[in-house]
Amino acid sequence: MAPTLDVKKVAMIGCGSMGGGMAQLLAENNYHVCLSDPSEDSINAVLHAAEASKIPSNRFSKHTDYKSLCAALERPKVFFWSLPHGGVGDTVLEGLLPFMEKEDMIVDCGNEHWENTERRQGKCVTKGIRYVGCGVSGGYQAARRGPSMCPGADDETLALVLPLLKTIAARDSNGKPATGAVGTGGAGHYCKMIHNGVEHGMMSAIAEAYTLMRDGLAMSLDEIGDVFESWNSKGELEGTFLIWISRDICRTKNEDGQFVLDEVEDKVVQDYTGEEGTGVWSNTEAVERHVPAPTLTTAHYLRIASGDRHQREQVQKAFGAGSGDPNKDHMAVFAPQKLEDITDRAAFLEDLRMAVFTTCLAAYCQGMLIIEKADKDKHFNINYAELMQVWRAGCIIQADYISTKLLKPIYDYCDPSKSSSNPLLHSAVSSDLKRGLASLKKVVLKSVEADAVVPALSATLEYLKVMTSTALPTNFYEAQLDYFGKHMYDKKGDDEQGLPTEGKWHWEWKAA
Ligand SMILES: NC(=O)C1=CN([C@@H]2O[C@H](COP(=O)(O)OP(=O)(O)OC[C@H]3O[C@@H](n4cnc5c(N)ncnc54)[C@H](OP(=O)(O)O)[C@@H]3O)[C@@H](O)[C@H]2O)C=CC1
Ligand SMILES: O=C(CO)[C@H](O)[C@H](O)COP(=O)(O)O
Repeated sequence: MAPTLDVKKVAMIGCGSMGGGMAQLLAENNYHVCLSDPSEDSINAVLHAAEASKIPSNRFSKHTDYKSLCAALERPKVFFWSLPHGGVGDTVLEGLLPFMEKEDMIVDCGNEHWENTERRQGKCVTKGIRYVGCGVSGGYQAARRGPSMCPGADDETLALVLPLLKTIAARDSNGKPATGAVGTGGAGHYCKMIHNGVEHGMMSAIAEAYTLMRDGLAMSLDEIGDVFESWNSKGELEGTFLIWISRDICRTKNEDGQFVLDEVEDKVVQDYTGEEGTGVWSNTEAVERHVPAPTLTTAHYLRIASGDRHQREQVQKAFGAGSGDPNKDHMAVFAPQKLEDITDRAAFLEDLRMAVFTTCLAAYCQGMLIIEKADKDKHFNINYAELMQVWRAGCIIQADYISTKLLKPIYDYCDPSKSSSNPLLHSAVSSDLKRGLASLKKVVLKSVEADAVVPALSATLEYLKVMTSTALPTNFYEAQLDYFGKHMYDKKGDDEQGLPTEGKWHWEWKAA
C-alpha cells in the first residue's frame, strides 16, 4: 500500500504575512499548527487574527525553541516554512536537524532559490528527511484563503504531500485545487521563480496602460477602473488577477476621500534590499540559458531604474529640466503628454487592451520557454499539465483566457521534456499574437510620439519582430565580431537546422 501522510499537527516556521495566513488556513482545515517565529509579536498577531476569524485557539501552540516544537509534533513531523530566502533557511535547517528523524518532512513555502532547495534536498535525503521546495503564490490574502502551490520533490514525497496541499490550495472554477506534482528537485521553486518573472512583465504592461489612459487620454481614475473592470470581464484578458486588482487600485480612497494611488511614489524598491530574489534570478536564468525574454527583462529594468529616484532627479537636472522650450531644446526633459490625434477613444482603448494582452501572452511564452530549457538542462522532469493547473487559481499571474484557451491545450497534449513545445509555434498562440501585433504597434507608435514610458509594451513589439524575422541586422553584428575577433560566421544558406553552432567562415577584413 502506498504510504500516506497521516498527521493532524504541523509546524509553521516563519509567521509573517504568508506564514501567518497559511497557519490560519491550516487551522481552519482542522490541523493543529505549532507556531514558531523569532518574534513573539508575529506569533501573537496570528493568534489575534485567528481569534477574529473564530478559529478555535486550541488549534495553535506557540514554540520558542526547536526542541519543544519537535516534541509537540507527531511522527512524521511536518514543518511548513515561510521564511526569507537564503541563509535563513540554512540556519533553521541546522537548528532543526538534531531533532529530526527519518520520514520527517519540510515544505519550504518561501521564494527560495532553486539551487538552495536542491542543496538542502541533498543534505536531507542522506538522513531520510523529505524536503519539498514549494513555491506559493497569491500574496498574503491568498495565503489566508487558499494560495496556488507549486511543489517540487521526488515522486514519492510529492505523492505524500499533495493531499495536504490540496486541502489548502486555491480552487479553480471547476473546484480543482491549484497544485500538482510539478517536478523533481528544485522544479517547484524554479517554476515559482519564473512565475514571478512573468508577473513582472504583466505588471509593467498594465502599469504602462494605466499611464497611457491617465496622462495620454486624461482619463479619471474612476474611468480607468471601469476600463480595467471591462477588460477583466470578457475577452482575451478575462479572469486576469492583475487586471482585477488594478480596478480596485483605481477605485480605492483613503479616509480623506483621496485616491490612495495618488500618494504612491513612482518607484519599485523591493529589488534593492535583496529580500526578494525571484525577479533577478528569473532574468539571469533567461540569459544564462540563452532564452530571449525581453518582456520580463525590460520590466525588471524599469523597476531597477525607478527604484533610485534620487538618481533620476539628478539626471533630469543634467538633461536640462526646466531649461525652456522642448521644441527648441534638444535636451528637453521627457514628460508625460497627451496622446495626439486620438479621435476615436474607444478604438484606442481597444488597441490598448489588445496590446496589454499581447504583452501578457508574450511574457507567458517567454517564461514557458525558460522553464522548458531549464527542464532539459537540469532534468526537472516537469509535468507541464500540472504546472498549468498550479497557475489556474490563487496566483498572481492567473489569466483565464491565456491559460485555458491557449496554453492548456498545448501542455495537455504535448510533453516538452521529449520534444519542443515552443508555444510560439502553436497556431492558437501565434494567431492571437498576430492579431495583437497591429494594436501593439499602434499603441507603441502613439506612445513614442507622446514620450510615454512603455518599456514592456515596446520590448514585446521588438521581441515579436525579432522572433518572426529572418533578416535581422545581426549579419552586420556578426561581421563586426569577425572583423575584430576572428569569431567566424555562417554564410547565407549554411545549415540552419540544428542548434546554434560556431560559424565556419572568416574574412580577413584587415590584415593584422
Ligand atoms: N508577501 C508575499 O506576497 C509573498 C511572499 N512569498 C515568500 O514567502 C516568504 C515569506 O514572505 P512574507 O511572509 O511576505 O515575509 P515576512 O517578512 O512577513 O515573514 C517572514 C517571517 O520569517 C521570520 N523569520 C526570519 N528569520 C527567521 C528564523 N531564523 N527563524 C524563523 N523565522 C524567521 C520573520 O520573523 P520576524 O518576525 O523576526 O520578522 C518573519 O515572521 C518569503 O520567501 C517570500 O518571498 C511568496 C509569495 C508571496
Ligand atoms: O512571490 C510573490 C508573488 O508571487 C511575492 O509577492 C513577491 O514578494 C513578489 O516579489 P517580486 O515581484 O519582486 O518577485
